[in-house]
Amino acid sequence: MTPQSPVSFEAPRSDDRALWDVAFAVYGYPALLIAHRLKVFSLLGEGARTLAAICEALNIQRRPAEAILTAATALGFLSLQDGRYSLTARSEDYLLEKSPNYFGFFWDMMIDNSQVFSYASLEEAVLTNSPQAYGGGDIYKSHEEQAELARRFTRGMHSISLTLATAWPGTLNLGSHRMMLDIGGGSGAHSIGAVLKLPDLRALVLDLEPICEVAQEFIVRHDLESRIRTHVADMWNDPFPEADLHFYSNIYHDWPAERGQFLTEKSFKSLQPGGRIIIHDVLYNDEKTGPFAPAAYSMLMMGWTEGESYSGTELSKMLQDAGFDVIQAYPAFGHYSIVTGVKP
Ligand SMILES: C[S@@+](CC[C@H](N)C(=O)[O-])C[C@H]1O[C@@H](n2cnc3c(N)ncnc32)[C@H](O)[C@@H]1O
Repeated sequence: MTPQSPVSFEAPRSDDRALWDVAFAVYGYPALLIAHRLKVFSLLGEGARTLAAICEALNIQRRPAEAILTAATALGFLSLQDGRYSLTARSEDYLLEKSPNYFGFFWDMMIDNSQVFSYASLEEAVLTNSPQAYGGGDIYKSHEEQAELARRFTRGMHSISLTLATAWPGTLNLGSHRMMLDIGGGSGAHSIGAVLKLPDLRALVLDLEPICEVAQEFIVRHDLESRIRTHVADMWNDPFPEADLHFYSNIYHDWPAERGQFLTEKSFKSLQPGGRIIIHDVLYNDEKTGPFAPAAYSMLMMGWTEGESYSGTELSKMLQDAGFDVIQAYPAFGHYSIVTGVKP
């Protein structure tokens, strides 16, 4: 027998929590989606409950109930005091359907399409560089053909966008603008937020036909028919109607950079001097070292579209190359920012 050199056995330079956290995220976050689907939050919206009362109401046993309730508590969505679980301010604001900031329709969209975030599907998307949602291809073509899919998607987007629209209209002085073109405007959530903040502004939600039908319902629900209209059009092929403020939310990250450049140039040509463009998105930092949210958004887009997250510098360069001036970036709500420029 030849003598073997001893196996080196040294402590690593950091502990292994970050490795565990990757695995734990796969389990921890679905606990919240399951709690949402089991209607834990609406149950606790009626009042604090003990574990036993929650088990009885949901018809599940102690072990699974405690696992999802503890995950929700650890992540700040529930609190536990004197043996009773109750909602935190965060879950009251975002997880009760009656709240204007209700996030639940977006979570529903994730759950209804949960195969898109399965390991197998994401691996396929990475290896083939092609989206997997709805069986592959352009999700927006599927929405044009299937009104119910369009409705669910648009409701999901509305669920996140109405809250976002409380912030960006106040980040810079937009008081001189009169007509906002909300390109790929979806439910019209951003138009609703903008006209409510800016009394002299009107808005036009430009989107595909089934989406405009849904947007119209939201506009009526907010009693804003006199200030917001819908405009059925294909943003790639149809001309843009007249406006002095072009707004794109969650659009650039849906597409490859050259499509973003195309839209930027199309806006530049369509706007008059003094006209403004605003791009509202989740942005990488300039070094593209993070933050985690836009990196995760790129993975989300891997499953759904041909797009990816961009940095403020990349979007600013698109604006600059198209001819825009006074280019600035501002933080907006939560993970979101805006990049804006003016046509000289
Ligand atoms: C991710 S959603 C963003 C919706 C909205 N801007 C928001 O932030 O809530 C993308 C939107 O782009 C629209 N869209 C996709 N392709 C389009 C096209 N060719 N012409 C017009 N709108 C389009 C979709 O229908 C959808 O409403």
